[in-house]
Amino acid sequence: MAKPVSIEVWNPCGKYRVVSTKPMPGTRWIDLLVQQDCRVEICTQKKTILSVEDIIALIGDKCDGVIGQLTEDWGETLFSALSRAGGRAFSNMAVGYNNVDVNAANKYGVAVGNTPGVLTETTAELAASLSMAAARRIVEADEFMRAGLYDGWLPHLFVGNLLRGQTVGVIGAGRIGSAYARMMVEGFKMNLIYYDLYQATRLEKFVTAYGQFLKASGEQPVTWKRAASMDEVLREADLISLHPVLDKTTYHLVNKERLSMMKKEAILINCSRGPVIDEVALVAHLKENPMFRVGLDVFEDEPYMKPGLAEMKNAIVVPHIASASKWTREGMATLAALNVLGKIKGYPIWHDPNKVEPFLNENSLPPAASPSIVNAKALGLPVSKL
Ligand SMILES: NC(=O)c1ccc[n+]([C@@H]2O[C@H](COP(=O)([O-])OP(=O)(O)OC[C@H]3O[C@@H](n4cnc5c(N)ncnc54)[C@H](O)[C@@H]3O)[C@@H](O)[C@H]2O)c1
Ligand SMILES: O=C(O)[C@H](O)CO
Repeated sequence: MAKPVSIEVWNPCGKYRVVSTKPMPGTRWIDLLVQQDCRVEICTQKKTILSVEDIIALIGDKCDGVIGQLTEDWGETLFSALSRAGGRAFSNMAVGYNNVDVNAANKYGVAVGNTPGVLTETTAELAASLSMAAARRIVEADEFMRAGLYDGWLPHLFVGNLLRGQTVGVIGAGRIGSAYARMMVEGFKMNLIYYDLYQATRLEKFVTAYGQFLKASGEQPVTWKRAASMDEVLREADLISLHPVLDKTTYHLVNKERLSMMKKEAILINCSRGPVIDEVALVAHLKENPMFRVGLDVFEDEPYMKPGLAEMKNAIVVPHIASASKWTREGMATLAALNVLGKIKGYPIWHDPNKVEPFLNENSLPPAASPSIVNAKALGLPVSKL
């Protein structure tokens, strides 16, 4: 039997009951729900990851929609509980939804929302930060200073990698992968090689135009290549960043064999999902190749690290903070709330989840639509003509 969970209530007399499994940044998301006659209940339990039982207790007997988190296991049990409580709307406060069993949601007629776009640049900036920190060994050097070990400039002290003119490899050149690629190409004049199931036409056009601009300015132009296989990227790139979705095709995409294809002094960045890398194989590879470096925002058994990773000087590890800028997190909360609200109110689905700016403008009312529902087609939900 689950213990009762502590909650904070807004607009107790609201007609629709919307539950958020966590307090979320900002207040706009609460205001928007309250203005549309929602009673908002926010779980304030001091427990980072809620169990399925905790969430069932939160859903209770009557619940119109839930805003949940990527740490929660949204499968058959939760969707049937939500459906029994009359709910037809759920949104992750995240763009990734590998924690959600969409087939189970379909079975119970529950719309599943996510939060694309608002976190693209913020996440790409963290990947770029990890790239630079790994290339120039910033964390190791910081620890060295704080330990009082610095006793004067030395020619060999913390020598790292120059990025300019090197090749950046991107696996998964969707929204975030493309934004990251642009940052590295434009900021460091790196050449690009990418692998994706689809052609990244806009990215290719950008690199071509930037290359022409550099050439016209008398500088070495940058180049791009769409690789026929992921292995080609791993062999050729000096810096590789992973940005695919996590699904059956990307689980352990980077394994022992693929790590061995990479250059000995390559840098590997992961801001996608932990299981995209076989972390045990990675620890072994880091041990055998001290000049190989990684920057990780995500981990295979989050929140835990595989044994040995924390001791590796050639690994930079941060706690899943890639989307953690104030504007982005407030925007994610807004999109998640509007996904749920839209379904409750019977609004259509926004026509383009890559263009969610109208929902984020604090000076105007958001469109009467759900910004991004991933199973809209499966549920036959109408699309906005706006
Ligand atoms: N660390 C974080 O805090 C953080 C923040 C945001 C997103 N993410 C993760 O990043 C992922 C990508 O987000 P996005 O908005 O760029 O999504 P997106 O859908 O725009 O991009 C994902 C890309 O991966 C490609 N892809 C799918 N399977 C592939 C495969 N087998 N090989 C190569 N490419 C493949 C897709 O074609 C697509 O272009 C999310 O699903 C999420 O898991 C993590
Ligand atoms: O998928 C996501 O959105 C992230 O992991 C958290 O921002």
